[in-house]
Amino acid sequence: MNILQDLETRGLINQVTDRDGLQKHLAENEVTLYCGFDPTGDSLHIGHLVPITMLKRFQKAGHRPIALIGGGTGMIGDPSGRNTERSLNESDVVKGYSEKIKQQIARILDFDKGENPVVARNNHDWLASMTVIDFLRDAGKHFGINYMLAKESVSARIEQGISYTEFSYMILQSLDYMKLNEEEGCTLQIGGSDQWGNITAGMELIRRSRENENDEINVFGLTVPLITKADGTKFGKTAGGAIWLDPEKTSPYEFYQFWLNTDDRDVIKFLRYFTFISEEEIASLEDEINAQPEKRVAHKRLAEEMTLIVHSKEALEQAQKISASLFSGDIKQLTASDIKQGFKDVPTYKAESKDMNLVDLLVAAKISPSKRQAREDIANGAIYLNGERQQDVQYDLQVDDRIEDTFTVIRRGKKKYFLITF
Ligand SMILES: N[C@@H](Cc1ccc(O)cc1)C(=O)O
Repeated sequence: MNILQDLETRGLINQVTDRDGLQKHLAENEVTLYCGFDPTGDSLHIGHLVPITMLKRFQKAGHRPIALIGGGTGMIGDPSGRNTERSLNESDVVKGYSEKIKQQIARILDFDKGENPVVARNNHDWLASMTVIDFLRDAGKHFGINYMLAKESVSARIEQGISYTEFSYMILQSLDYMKLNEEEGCTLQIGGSDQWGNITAGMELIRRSRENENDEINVFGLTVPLITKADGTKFGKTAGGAIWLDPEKTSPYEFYQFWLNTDDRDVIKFLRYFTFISEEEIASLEDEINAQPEKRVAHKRLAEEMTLIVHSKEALEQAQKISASLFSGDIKQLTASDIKQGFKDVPTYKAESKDMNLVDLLVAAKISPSKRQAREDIANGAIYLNGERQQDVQYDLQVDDRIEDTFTVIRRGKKKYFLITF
């Protein structure tokens, strides 16, 4: 199967320019393609995973991907898909963000490895040194105002307002495509669904600036779909905020749990969108969830693959260990670092002293509503300290001094956890 058919089967193509021409182009050449990522924050999030893994898919099919870090465009701000003007970041901030996101992409794509390696470029290298005279003469002349006004990213903002800065953004992205076309022979740009306007603007610039050449100019654009969820809520957002690729912002355990909790109606679709698992295997996972939905085989496989792609084998093992312990209630094997990850969203109470009476603690930490209820909970065997049931109503706390973090995990009933710190 050729790469475009594979992408179509997976539902990964939103729009493509000259589909048949591109199919032929890909069949006959080792194609250099690129996707740009603007450093608008200190981490990428899971919304960026489809374009990133898309570069990998093309690489696996023998093509040559470029991950472009928008160190220059990140200083300006893409209006695409946004209804308000962005605030500008200082250049050292953008530089710091660029480094971080470059490393995150490198983790997933292994720059410079293998026969047709993924390479990284940074558009700061050519955009920052361009003079305003060159910009207006060489690029600006090819952009009609009507053409620019008709772009969705601009027309959608006419009422709200848009600065000349953001209005000009499409010219910068077009210059990137032209630059990479000239220097690297890049003939395909891919991006999110909101990038169609910028991508086609770049194709237009390449054509116009080479109008006098006799050769046929073959450049293409392709966008991936916006990820939608069956329940209609926004993909990638949870009550706790976005799911980040940075393990300091979203721990591998949280990341793993996010995918594990995928809606049953979305899980097969997400396996196609995000993983490299073959269509045959996905079909058999689909059969398995139809036969034994309670086993959640497909969800587990999705969570596993994604944690491996974005983090590491070690991170996956830790996430699985924490998940299994919290599920069974037996947390004796967990280290301080495991507990930090696994109990981030659990209600936490700072105890006044290290030798509190259990009944007093349950009330103070609002685990039980009253002393009477607390005694009943203990006597009934509903209270577990660090995974062990405690049925003595007279019990005084004994603190677990694992590593430098001191804590006690209290479980009430089957799955309600509380973290006591001192
Ligand atoms: N404009 C893209 C990022 C990008 C930057 C430069 C490019 O040449 C291409 C893409 C975005 O906001 O997602």
